[in-house]
Amino acid sequence: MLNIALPKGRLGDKVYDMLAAAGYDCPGYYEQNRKLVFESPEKNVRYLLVKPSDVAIYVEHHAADVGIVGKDILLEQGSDVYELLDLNIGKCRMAVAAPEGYVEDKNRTLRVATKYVNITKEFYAGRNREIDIIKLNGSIELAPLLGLTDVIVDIVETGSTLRENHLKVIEEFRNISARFIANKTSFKFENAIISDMMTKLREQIK
Ligand SMILES: Nc1ncnc2c1ncn2[C@@H]1O[C@H](COP(=O)(O)OP(=O)(O)OP(=O)(O)O)[C@@H](O)[C@H]1O
Ligand SMILES: O=P(O)(O)OC[C@H]1O[C@H](OP(=O)(O)OP(=O)(O)O)[C@H](O)[C@@H]1O
Repeated sequence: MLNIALPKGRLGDKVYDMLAAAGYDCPGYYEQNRKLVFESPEKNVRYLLVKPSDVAIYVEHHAADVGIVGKDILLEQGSDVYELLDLNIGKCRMAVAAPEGYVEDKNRTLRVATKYVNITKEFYAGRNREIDIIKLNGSIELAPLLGLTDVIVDIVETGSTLRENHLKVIEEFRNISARFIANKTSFKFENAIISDMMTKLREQIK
């Protein structure tokens, strides 16, 4: 049976719908309450509902054979997995943002709030810009409003979170979308079923 790690939350249902349309539906998925494992013996798949930021960890450590995860997580964690498909869902951009009217003082160390410490370090290293990072786990937009940092590095989709908090995009530097990933050993030993899933999922990409 193939173990599939699905991200709980905003991506989860979209991803499940895509898998179901590809022929890998699982009875009971939509009746979920606190259940974290769903099996379809008929389709030979088992779904594991995990936190979005844990999907690649399950796959890399072979607790799941395949998974669906945002490119932001793969970049941040440097996951050692095969990235098989760009599913063209969960689309957003990684961006630097600051309060409206913010003007950067290039002589000072820039204070940056983010969930994405590694992505942020790499981005500013590429610019030779000295930074202090404050790692937060959510509501990143609050940090510059309270003077905790100068700017944030975060995901932007519609831009409404920024607008409603009087922030503006300074620079968008990376497109993000959901990826179908596989464990390297699984890809070798379960190649037929994973390749079949990949072909059927590819047909569902819009
Ligand atoms: N506003 C957004 N629009 C589109 N895609 C997004 C948006 N925010 C996040 N994503 C994508 O969806 C994935 C899951 O995001 P979600 O907000 O559900 O999880 P999270 O709350 O960041 O995760 P965790 O609870 O593990 O911290 C992200 O990794 C990213 O790829
Ligand atoms: O451009 P928008 O369409 O407004 O989307 C961007 C928002 O979505 C994500 O937040 P999420 O909902 O995951 O909340 P959190 O970061 O506070 O967990 C991201 O961190 C932004 O805050």
